[in-house]
Amino acid sequence: MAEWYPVMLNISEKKCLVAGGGPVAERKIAGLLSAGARVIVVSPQLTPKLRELADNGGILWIPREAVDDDLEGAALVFAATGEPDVNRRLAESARLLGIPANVADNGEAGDFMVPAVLRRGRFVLAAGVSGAGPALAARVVRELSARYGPEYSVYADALGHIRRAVKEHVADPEERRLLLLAAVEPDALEEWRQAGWLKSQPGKLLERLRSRAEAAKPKEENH
Ligand SMILES: C[C@@]1(CC(=O)O)c2cc3[nH]c(cc4nc(cc5[nH]c(cc(n2)[C@H]1CCC(=O)O)[C@@](C)(CC(=O)O)[C@@H]5CCC(=O)O)C(CC(=O)O)=C4CCC(=O)O)c(CCC(=O)O)c3CC(=O)O
Ligand SMILES: NC(=O)C1=CN([C@@H]2O[C@H](COP(=O)(O)OP(=O)(O)OC[C@H]3O[C@@H](n4cnc5c(N)ncnc54)[C@H](O)[C@@H]3O)[C@@H](O)[C@H]2O)C=CC1
Repeated sequence: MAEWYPVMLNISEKKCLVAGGGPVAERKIAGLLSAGARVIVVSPQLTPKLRELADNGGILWIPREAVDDDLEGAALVFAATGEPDVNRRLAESARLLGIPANVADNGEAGDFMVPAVLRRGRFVLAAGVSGAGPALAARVVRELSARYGPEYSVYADALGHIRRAVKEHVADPEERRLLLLAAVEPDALEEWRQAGWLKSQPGKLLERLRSRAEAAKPKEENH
């Protein structure tokens, strides 16, 4: 059995082809749109929500059955029709073209599986069970959504800024590492969230980080 390798893909503005327009395609498309993909759906029918998206120009709908030519120029393919044979054929054709394909009715037959996802801006949590039972991944992510709330989006933005400042002002990689480890402690993240001075005072920021890194150092043992 395959072991699956997790990655975060940049699909912004890239063409993603979805074959099928049912509830499963609808869920995959929601994730694709969150990541800024250009979604093309080929399907004789659409769910009402997908129909609305097509009417608003959020996705491009080609109202017919999927054919191999639809694959041209796609970065990713989602074979999510209700017809297993069609899904398999599309995935095989995609493989010949070097395009990674997801097979909705038979995950193992595809090149990638879609995990359950919690998105908080730049902070993204994904859980997968390699096809063993996606309900488990969905449940775990539901639980984590209470633990990692919308504040994590703010934390991630602040950390991005802090990391740029540290890279700019601290030459030693080991010191950079210690400062950035100290920067992600829960109370530190809360400090950055409330620090109106964060972007305007790099000197103060480095001072606070050094003091936090110092406090985090393991105490010398007494013999
Ligand atoms: C292999 C995979 C291929 C792929 O799509 O990438 C696949 C395949 C199949 N799913 C099926 C069923 C269900 N899928 C869900 C839900 C999700 N399924 C997702 C991913 C994946 N599903 C990939 C594996 C990922 C992994 O294992 O980690 C999630 C995580 C992501 C997403 O789809 O966006 C999303 C949760 C989103 C969320 O809520 O957070 C539920 C729960 C529900 O409906 O409430 C059920 C009913 C319960 C059950 O059956 O377990 C069936 C059987 C259909 C049948 O009965 O015939 C197949 C086909 C088969 O297994 O053969
Ligand atoms: N991966 C997952 O998370 C899950 C996968 N599934 C499987 O995914 C598949 C799709 O599920 P649903 O959306 O619920 O099915 P559905 O039957 O509601 O929708 C199928 C869609 O495919 C379209 N379609 C049919 N033949 C087509 C063709 N030749 N070309 C293009 N489009 C075509 C239909 O018009 C319809 O829009 C099923 O095979 C199901 O077993 C089901 C549940 C979860």
